[in-house]
Amino acid sequence: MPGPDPAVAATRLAVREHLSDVPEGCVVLVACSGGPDSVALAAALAFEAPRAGVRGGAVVVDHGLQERSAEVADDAAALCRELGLDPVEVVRADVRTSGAGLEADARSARYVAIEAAADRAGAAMVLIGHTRDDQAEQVLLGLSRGSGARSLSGMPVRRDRFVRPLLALPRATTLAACAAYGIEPWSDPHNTDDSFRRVRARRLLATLESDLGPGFGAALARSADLLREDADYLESLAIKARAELPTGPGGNGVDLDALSGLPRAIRTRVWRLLAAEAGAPLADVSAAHVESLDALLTSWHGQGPLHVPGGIAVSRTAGAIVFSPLRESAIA
Ligand SMILES: Nc1ncnc2c1ncn2[C@@H]1O[C@H](COP(=O)(O)OP(=O)(O)OP(=O)(O)O)[C@@H](O)[C@H]1O
Repeated sequence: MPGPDPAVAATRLAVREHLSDVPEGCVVLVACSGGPDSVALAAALAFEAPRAGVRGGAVVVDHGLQERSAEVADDAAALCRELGLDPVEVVRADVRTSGAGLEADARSARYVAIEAAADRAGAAMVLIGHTRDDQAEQVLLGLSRGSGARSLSGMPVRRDRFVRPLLALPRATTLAACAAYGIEPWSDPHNTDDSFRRVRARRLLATLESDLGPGFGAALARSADLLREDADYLESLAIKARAELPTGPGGNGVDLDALSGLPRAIRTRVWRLLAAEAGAPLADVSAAHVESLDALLTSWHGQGPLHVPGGIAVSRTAGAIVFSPLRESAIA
């Protein structure tokens, strides 16, 4: 008997490798949009879950942003059930405008909805369908913003219970797997909407691949892996440096000279650690915030106190850098 189609086999192997980490009898969900990547992933999970002794289910998010979104979500859920996944839940995301852009707002709402569904199902793991092409696009977008190693390292294979088994596979593999199953996945109209930066990055990547060679996307994804190792190591050094920073004169804040003496690659990370300790939500502390904090050391001209997200003021005093709640410093 011939084995499965090579693309199907590749997606199944990718899922199998992660299911071996899941205790028997636990639930593993796939986050399925109905698009080719997550459909190929759903089919692979449906095949592998019983073999690994786990229960494969799905969660489909209806963002409510397109006219037919409820229908698209129901179709994706029906497909997941046909594949044999159980439980399958459709959840409505609560997309709130934050000023970060529609794509980012939809993503945040999606992850909140998926987390809640995963809690309800008692899921040990949630599979996400990002591929190597998504990773390459992410790196390209990071380059367009002038990002550092952490952002250029793209998406990790695993964070908490979220896992991206297809991250090393090209999108061509998921498309081929869907074709081999005889499934016609949903084609998101947003994926051809040029007003989204990601869509333009995807098109640019195709041009770069044709001009510089078909390995260009894979090379970007490889750079992301290398940069992640570097960023992880620098972060571990920054944690150590923070722990060793003495307090400023009179026990206030952190010692100015010790902080100034750190290499910049460590110092920028220490600034983020200090902001987090003071209660700033790290996701909201931008590179621009870190730059202006660092200027308290590198181009001091009496500026401040500076404000960082979370209602925190940062001041340079004689010999120290002090983080304090905004109201207190406004009174002071
Ligand atoms: N509406 C949704 N419901 C559930 N999961 C989703 C949804 N949208 C995206 N995801 C998850 O996030 C991953 C990446 O999202 P992205 O928007 O890049 O995918 P897509 O183009 O909509 O579809 P796909 O990645 O499935 O081809 C998806 O593979 C899927 O795992």
